[in-house]
Amino acid sequence: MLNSIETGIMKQMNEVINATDASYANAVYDDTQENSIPHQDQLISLNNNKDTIHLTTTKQGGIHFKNLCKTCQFGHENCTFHHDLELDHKPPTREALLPDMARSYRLLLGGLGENPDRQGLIKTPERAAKAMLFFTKGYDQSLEDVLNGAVFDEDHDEMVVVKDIEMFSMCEHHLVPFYGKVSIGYLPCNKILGLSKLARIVEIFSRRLQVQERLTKQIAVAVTQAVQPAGVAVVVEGVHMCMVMRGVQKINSKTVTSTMLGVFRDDPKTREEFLNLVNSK
Ligand SMILES: Nc1nc2c(ncn2[C@@H]2O[C@H](COP(=O)(O)OP(=O)(O)OP(=O)(O)O)[C@@H](O)[C@H]2O)c(=O)[nH]1
Repeated sequence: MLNSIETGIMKQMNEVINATDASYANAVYDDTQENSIPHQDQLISLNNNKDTIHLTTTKQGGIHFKNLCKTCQFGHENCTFHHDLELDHKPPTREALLPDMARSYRLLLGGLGENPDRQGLIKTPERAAKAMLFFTKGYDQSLEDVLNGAVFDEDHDEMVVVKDIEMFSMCEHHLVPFYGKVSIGYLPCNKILGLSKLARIVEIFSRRLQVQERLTKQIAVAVTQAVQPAGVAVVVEGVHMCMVMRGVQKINSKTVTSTMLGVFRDDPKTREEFLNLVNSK
């Protein structure tokens, strides 16, 4: 028999399981409701059909999922909420986000003093929303999907470098583009990666709201996850429109960031070999 706490949790769980993805973040994140679970701290496992679910009750009386990602409804990566529940991460489809985004762009046009109903602007909110969804399509991609199994066993332990991969991203501070090129090197450990997958990894992480430093590191970590090499090196050279078209307006400035992991960090010679290959014409 379930006790009253477990029954309460079971009820909330059913709401969560039955809710759409867009609403269930709210369903579980409300820990302020007075008629929620009684005040106590405890970890309870319930077997709800096929999913074993771990819940904690909080002192305030609500329930928490560990590390619930508040923005998972927007397709945030690494949502341990979904991971812990062993559910597929299913953000609303990109199309489902369009109406709200288009409405926001329409407001923005009005805020600029424009008439959103004039002929040239009628379709602009929808076009702009679609463009923004494209610029941020990386949120919908996972490393696993992109790799598509193209990891091959190979007795090769020499450096692999793919350089000058074009990159377009969006500055998370100003929502304007930054763009440039990415060079990736890794030292295989009996596994190699399909070459195009390196460029695809760049797409996953650049097609988001970003800062260049994080982008650089995320690419290096993803390559590590994909092939567990002896080391990974990533160099990104970027031009930030927030520094070019506005602000300090330094049109020739370039930002270079790097992440060195494993032997590329530990061994100066390996790092130098990589940098020489990247900088050669
Ligand atoms: N480290 C880092 N900074 C970035 C990146 N993209 C933009 N920025 C910086 O984010 C900072 C935001 O600074 P704020 O002072 O809050 O914003 P702001 O008034 O628009 O700054 P200015 O660009 O100096 O006019 C600026 O210095 C930008 O150059 C990035 O990828 N990495």
